[in-house]
Amino acid sequence: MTKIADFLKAGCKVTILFADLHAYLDNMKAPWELLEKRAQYYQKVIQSMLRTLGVPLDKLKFVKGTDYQLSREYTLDVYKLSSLVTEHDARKAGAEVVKQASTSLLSGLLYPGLQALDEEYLDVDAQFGGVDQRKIFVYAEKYLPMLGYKKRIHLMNPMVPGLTEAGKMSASDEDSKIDILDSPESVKRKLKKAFCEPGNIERNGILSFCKYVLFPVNNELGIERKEEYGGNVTFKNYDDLEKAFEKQDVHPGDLKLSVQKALNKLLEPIRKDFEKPELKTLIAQAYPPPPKKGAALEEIVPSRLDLRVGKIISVEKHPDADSLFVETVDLGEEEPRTVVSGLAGLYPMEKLLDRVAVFMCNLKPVKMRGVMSLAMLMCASTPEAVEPLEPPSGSCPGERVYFEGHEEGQPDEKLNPKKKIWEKLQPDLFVSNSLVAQWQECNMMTKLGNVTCPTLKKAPIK
Ligand SMILES: N[C@@H](Cc1ccc(O)cc1)C(=O)O
Repeated sequence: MTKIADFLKAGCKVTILFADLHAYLDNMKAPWELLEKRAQYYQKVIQSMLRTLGVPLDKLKFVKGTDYQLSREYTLDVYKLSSLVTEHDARKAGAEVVKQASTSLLSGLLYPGLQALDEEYLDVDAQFGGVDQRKIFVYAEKYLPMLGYKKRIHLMNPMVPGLTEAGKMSASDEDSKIDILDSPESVKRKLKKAFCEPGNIERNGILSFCKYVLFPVNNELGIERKEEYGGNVTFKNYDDLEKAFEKQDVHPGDLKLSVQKALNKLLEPIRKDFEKPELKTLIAQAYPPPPKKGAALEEIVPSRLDLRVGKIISVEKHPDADSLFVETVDLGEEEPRTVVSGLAGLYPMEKLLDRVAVFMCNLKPVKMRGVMSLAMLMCASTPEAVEPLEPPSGSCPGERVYFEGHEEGQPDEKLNPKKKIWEKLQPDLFVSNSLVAQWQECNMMTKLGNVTCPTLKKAPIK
């Protein structure tokens, strides 16, 4: 914000983009329904911050990505770009910005291209962002000219480290950052807890905050010290403060206290603005409390299981256990997974090879006699016999397996072993009289039809 204030002070026209479509493309970080309210919220916060900094707002405008990114022209340019850019380049460009999972989503690969096109469609001369954006900026400079558009100037701000020892600010770690609307008490508490070792100027979120915010805004920072430690001082620039901190002339406790005071003073007028009833309503709408999320998480529904079709591409005997097989299973992922099953002596090894079966993929990996098992082969079993469940014919590795009537929910990333989700669901899993696998009489299925078991009617599934 202080840099944007500089631009406005210098007479630049500034456009702030609420990149709502991007927020969604980046692993659906923000739900669609809330994006509109969040954009409104941020607009109010930004205006309030800039007013606090005393800059003129007449050259400032706000635009939402989806206001123009869904137009015919823009869409066509996205397709044009996608026929110029390789997957490799797109992945590299987004590496620092877009969440990259082992199997990346197409949305994340589109992301940098859309950011490049924004420069053209917002009709700007320059784009400003954190240094984490640099690879996307380089990408934009390379590809916009290929579409016949001019390349833009890129301006970058350093990243301010977070307040915790981990170093990064993270939306999910409250203590890693101070929210613009945090109460004075919360500011105090977070600063008190913040990582700030005597004499250590590395990874020090508080010092960085002085450097990039407090000095640019106030041009000085006063520190209160007891007489015995040298008494009160006022630093006129950041470098002097840093040196004094490094020499331990300024102690973390004293630094924290003065930053707390300066910061709370800066935030006070913004907090005041947000006492207005209409802004309070806006906050409630943009950030609804999440109790439902917790409740939904605890719900024992079979959609929490990550069941998938897998193809067994190799089977061998476990080197150290007579009752175990070690399988390699293609689950439609980049790499096959190793799966250990207790089927030796119960089911012939040859019949497993090349077989398509159902695997549970989100149990905590377990080491079985020294071999890590990364999924579980789903079988029907009676005291006399065991049979792997059979997906409909024509099923391919990776295909989702779900229960009828429960197709909506998302599986947990990893089932928390302490919550015993699988243990609670398992007693309701049986093979029906018509040999269909079921949970509480809901059929287990894929898009091609029911998952079945060859012969074991009424057998439990595990
Ligand atoms: N990539 C930016 C967001 C952004 C999206 C689209 C743009 O055109 C510009 C910026 C970020 O990480 O926050």
